[in-house]
Amino acid sequence: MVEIDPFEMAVKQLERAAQFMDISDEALEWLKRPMRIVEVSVPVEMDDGSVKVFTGFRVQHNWARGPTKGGIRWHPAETLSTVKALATWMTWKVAVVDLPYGGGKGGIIVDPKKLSEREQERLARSYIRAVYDVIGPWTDIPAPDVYTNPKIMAWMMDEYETIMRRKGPAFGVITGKPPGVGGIVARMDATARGAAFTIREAAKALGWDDLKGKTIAIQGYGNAGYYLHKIMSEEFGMKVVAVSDSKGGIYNPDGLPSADEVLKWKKEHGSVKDFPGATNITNEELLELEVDILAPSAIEGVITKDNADKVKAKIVAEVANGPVTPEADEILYEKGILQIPDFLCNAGGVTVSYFEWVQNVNGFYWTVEETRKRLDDKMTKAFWDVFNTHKEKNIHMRDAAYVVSVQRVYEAMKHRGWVKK
Ligand SMILES: NC(=O)C1=CN([C@@H]2O[C@H](COP(=O)(O)OP(=O)(O)OC[C@H]3O[C@@H](n4cnc5c(N)ncnc54)[C@H](OP(=O)(O)O)[C@@H]3O)[C@@H](O)[C@H]2O)C=CC1
Ligand SMILES: O=C(O)CCC(=O)C(=O)O
Repeated sequence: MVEIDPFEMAVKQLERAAQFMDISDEALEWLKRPMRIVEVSVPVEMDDGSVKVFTGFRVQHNWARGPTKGGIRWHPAETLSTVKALATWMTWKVAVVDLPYGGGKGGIIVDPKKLSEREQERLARSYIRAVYDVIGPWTDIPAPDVYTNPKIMAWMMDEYETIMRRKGPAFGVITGKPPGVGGIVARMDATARGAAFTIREAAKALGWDDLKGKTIAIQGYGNAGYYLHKIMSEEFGMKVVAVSDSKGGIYNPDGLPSADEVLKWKKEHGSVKDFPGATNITNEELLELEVDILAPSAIEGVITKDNADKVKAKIVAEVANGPVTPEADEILYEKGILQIPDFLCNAGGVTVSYFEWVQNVNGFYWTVEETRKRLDDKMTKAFWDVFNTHKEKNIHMRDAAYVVSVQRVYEAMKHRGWVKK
């Protein structure tokens, strides 16, 4: 678990990174606050005829570089602070990969597992009726996030089109849609693929010849973790020795079988645990394995001051948002471990979302191969922008990522005349 309030942590990270760059106090003060915070009531007629009112948020942190962009989370423990922090982090994420966007995030306090599919559809449509006038293809472009998915994005896009009495071009109001209604196939594995490209570049930075036969442990077996297993083993020849989910993990020092076999087992048995030919391990043990690369790809706050010293990997690829606490950052840095910070490592998802939006607003669609090549170009450049800054300034990779991103946003604010110095 994160040790401090998420938005407080986002502000602290920014203040820390500001020491390493030339930024005015007035710009810094501005960047510490979201530019727009919207809180709405989201009424839903339940299947039994009663009406329940949920609380929804949409936060737009900064739009100096373009329309804001970021997912919509449906979570029972959602808070405004979390949405504000995630919107802020989105500003840095889209800037590090140099997308023409600002950062946004949305959320509804709800446990979607307790809603029927019809109630979920009414919730999605009601949320859009509440926020339609602050979103739009050139204003703020949501996407899926925790507990939302392409089906929900399609309902939201449809509701927006209906309200705006527009067709076609309104595809660009939301990304992560199913293929056939403006979505693109390459979004499914985009986060893992983007992370894979940064891992490949990090290996080069350490002077490794390639990734063949190198070992990796992956925490989390959802969208990010499963596809990371698949891509690293099938396309990069890595030995995936451990994976886990919320119930625990599995380990085989000779390498696990294919991602599809492990996924099949998980679907049939509810967890990766007890996979034949592997040893069961805990999530804590997975983080401490003797591996070349560790990829926390599940939840935040798993590497803390209590276990950072036990991490043996040479590269920590932060596929999840916020898996390493600030105190653990210091420890890993002192141990000489190369961290690929979260908003760089997992930026592949929003990058392919951007490609989806570009295709939607132009009405011209690319092949999967073209999309992946463009993703590779974006992620590779972003990695070296950050790595070179880390080397030149002799600072932590996270601070370097902040320097690259914040500088870009600051420049845009100056060009617009929003700040005078
Ligand atoms: N998907 C994307 O495009 C993006 C994802 N991210 C980040 O990546 C991370 C994972 O996202 P995603 O894969 O989409 O999420 P999913 O919901 O698809 O999967 C999450 C996985 O994490 C596991 N998990 C949950 N709690 C724990 C725990 N306490 N210990 C170990 N594993 C746990 C879940 O286990 P179980 O299967 O048992 O439920 C599941 O396998 C998140 O931090 C997310 O914010 C960031 C950018 C984009
Ligand atoms: O795909 C998107 O636009 C949003 C992704 C997102 O919310 C994230 O990267 O955290």
